[in-house]
Amino acid sequence: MAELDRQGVIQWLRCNVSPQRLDHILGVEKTAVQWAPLHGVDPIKAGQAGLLHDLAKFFPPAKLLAIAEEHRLPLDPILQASPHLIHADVSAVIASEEFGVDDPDVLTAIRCHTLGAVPMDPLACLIFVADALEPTRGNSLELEKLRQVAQHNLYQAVRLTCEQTLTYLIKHHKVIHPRVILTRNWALQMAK
Ligand SMILES: Nc1ncnc2c1ncn2[C@@H]1O[C@H](COP(=O)(O)OP(=O)(O)O)[C@@H](O)[C@H]1O
Repeated sequence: MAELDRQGVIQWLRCNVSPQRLDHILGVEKTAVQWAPLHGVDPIKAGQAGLLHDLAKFFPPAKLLAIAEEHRLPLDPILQASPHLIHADVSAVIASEEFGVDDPDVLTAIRCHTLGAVPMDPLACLIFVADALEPTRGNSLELEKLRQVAQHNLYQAVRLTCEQTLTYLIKHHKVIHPRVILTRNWALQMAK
């Protein structure tokens, strides 16, 4: 696994995301590194995936679609209508092209952090969950419950994260990309 220029990534992020988003990203990185040993995950890979997961978060829709087309990323009608949902896939492209990341596990974890996937390895599960519960997300009862669960059952934490996303999307009358439902059903089975 190639060494990552962490300070170079942070400099790049300062120019490409808001200060609040950078705090979130550093929170995901820190949480992922801290919790990796609890789940048998390599902390170096966890830290890299955490730091790189939102590289394309602030890219405008046209840029996201252009990069997706250039790299033949799989698009469907929901992703085409909501290009923001492909920021995860595009972040993996930037991680590879801009920062030379070639570890397939790290790139997969970055790709899966918004919608999940079936299946996901423990590294991808950890980043999916850390994105939802890192410290800047707050201290709601729901999040505290998720934090407790995530320390001993990563699959149950993935299920809860998917369910929280689904609840939010339904409450706000938003379109649901079905991959999060497939991820939720998979995590439900795995948590048994
Ligand atoms: N399955 C889904 N279908 C539609 N929208 C989704 C789905 N999952 C997440 N989203 C929305 O996509 C946006 C980005 O999600 P995410 O990457 O988790 O971002 P953030 O870090 O800002 O919470 C959020 O507004 C979220 O509500």
